[in-house]
Amino acid sequence: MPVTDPALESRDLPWEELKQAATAAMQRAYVPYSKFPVGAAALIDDGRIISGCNVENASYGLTLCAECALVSSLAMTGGGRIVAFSCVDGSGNTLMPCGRCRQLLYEFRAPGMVLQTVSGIRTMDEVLPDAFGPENLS
Ligand SMILES: O=c1ccn([C@H]2C[C@H](O)[C@@H](CO)O2)c(=O)[nH]1
Ligand SMILES: [Zn+2]
Repeated sequence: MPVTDPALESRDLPWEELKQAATAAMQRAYVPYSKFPVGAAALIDDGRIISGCNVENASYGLTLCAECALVSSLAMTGGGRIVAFSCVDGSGNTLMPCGRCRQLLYEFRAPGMVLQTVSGIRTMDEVLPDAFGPENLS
């Protein structure tokens, strides 16, 4: 049973704008090997929207997910915390970030961060329960 609070669905977040930003990023994807473009977009706690696309490599395992580009861009543009996140594939379908990317996003979460997923809006804690984080290093 989903543990998401239904109130999350009605939170005033710019999901359509995020999807548009993710779609624009997806169109920049470099995916000659998988031919599976991905675009990711995040609302930052200062109101900006940051995005990223996946970038593959002839050494397949070196592929950078769209979320890698997104968090890199976040750091490069002054940092901040992610309030809401959305990710799309080449068909415009909402995509679940892979496990590694959930960890990448967790590092930069704002309190109460939410993600658009195939099964609705979920909190970071729902998609990565009992996460390892910076606090575990102390
Ligand atoms: O969360 C994810 C999952 C996959 N991909 C990319 C990596 C690869 O280029 C393609 C197929 O796995 O999708 C992402 O960008 N983000
Ligand atoms: Zn990933």
